Amino acid sequence: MERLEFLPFVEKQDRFAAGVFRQFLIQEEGDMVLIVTPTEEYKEWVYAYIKTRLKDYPKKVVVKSAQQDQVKDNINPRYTFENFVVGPSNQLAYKVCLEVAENPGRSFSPLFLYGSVGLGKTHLLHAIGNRAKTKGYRAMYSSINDFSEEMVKALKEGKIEKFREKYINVDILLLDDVQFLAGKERTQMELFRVFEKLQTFEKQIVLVSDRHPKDLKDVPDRLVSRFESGLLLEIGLDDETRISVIKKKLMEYGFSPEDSVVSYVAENTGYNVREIEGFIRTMKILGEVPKPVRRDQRSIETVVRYVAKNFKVDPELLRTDSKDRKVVSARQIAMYLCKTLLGSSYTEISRYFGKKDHTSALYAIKKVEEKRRTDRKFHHMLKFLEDGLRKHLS
Ligand SMILES: Nc1ncnc2c1ncn2[C@@H]1O[C@H](COP(=O)(O)OP(=O)(O)OP(=O)(O)O)[C@@H](O)[C@H]1O
Repeated sequence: MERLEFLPFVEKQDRFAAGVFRQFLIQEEGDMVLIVTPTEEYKEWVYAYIKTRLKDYPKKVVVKSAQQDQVKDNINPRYTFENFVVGPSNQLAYKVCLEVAENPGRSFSPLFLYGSVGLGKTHLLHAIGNRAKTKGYRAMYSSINDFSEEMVKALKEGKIEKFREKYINVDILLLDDVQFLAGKERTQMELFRVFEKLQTFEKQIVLVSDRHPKDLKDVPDRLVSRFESGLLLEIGLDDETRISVIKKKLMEYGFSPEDSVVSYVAENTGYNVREIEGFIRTMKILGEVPKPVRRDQRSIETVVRYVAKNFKVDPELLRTDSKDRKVVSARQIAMYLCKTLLGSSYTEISRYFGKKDHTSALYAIKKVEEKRRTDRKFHHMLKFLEDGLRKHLS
């Protein structure tokens, strides 16, 4: 009804113009009219028209173009629920993500997914976004590093309000790599704000991290407790799912998933889908089944002996529970190099070093990865060991 107030006014003086205005979304509230045009060009035209021909109109007219309002949602159409392989270790996460995409903000907000590298966490985030968009929800994906960079830029340009608005103006916020919040105080503050707003409006938040919220470093308790306030789910990769993933990826790359090829890939890769994909891609590029990576007991021993020698510790100590600082460092680095140079699986590495399950190797390798990212001296030391070891292993 209200819409007619503006249009009849235009109609009275210019029927042609009224016909054009009818194509736009017109909202009247109190003494204000909002007109949303499909393009910037139309917006310019409306502005000019109002200035020249509607000077006498008694209400304030605000004109926006839908183009101007369009924000990049960063959702990758490649990652969907349809092409996600489901098995015992990820089916709960899969089901919950599907529910969240269909009914955001209802049952599981915030949803916090965590798990090791390359297990499909990012894939599920995008899948939520893609599905939610088909249902008409506004979803947005961002990694913490991008969120942080964008915030710094907005602060510099005096556009922080616009930045906040963008992240609050969604039905589903999908945030990746939450572990990178460590020590970023301003980013933590802004995220806290966004978080509180979205929670107040009962919007959906999905967070992904390589570790449990309690294991996040340098993140204040008030954020950690928010992260823990909804549903926490760990995502893994069990043997059965891993084999299904290998079969699916082989088919995607045009290989037939024969048992011999599947076990060839299984033997030469670890529990990381990105690594599995990389291995199959290499097979495709080479046009043949490549030579297995040398990863027998002997090569693990070579790595251990080499690292122990450099640290001037007895190699046997690396396979014990010794808590000596030097031994612990050498052990963690040897585990890391078994992973990166030999491609050994976490289970294999843990087993060799006499640990109960794969999480010991996982934890050690994560620690080295993190230190390598932040400590240049440490990075150079690893590089030196890698170069030396490559010669020994070839
Ligand atoms: N269950 C799965 N089914 C199909 N593809 C998968 C599955 N899990 C992972 N992938 C694929 O493996 C690759 C790595 O997955 P993704 O980036 O989602 O891992 P991640 O858990 O987010 O790891 P990171 O912490 O390193 O970012 C992607 O190409 C993804 O599509």
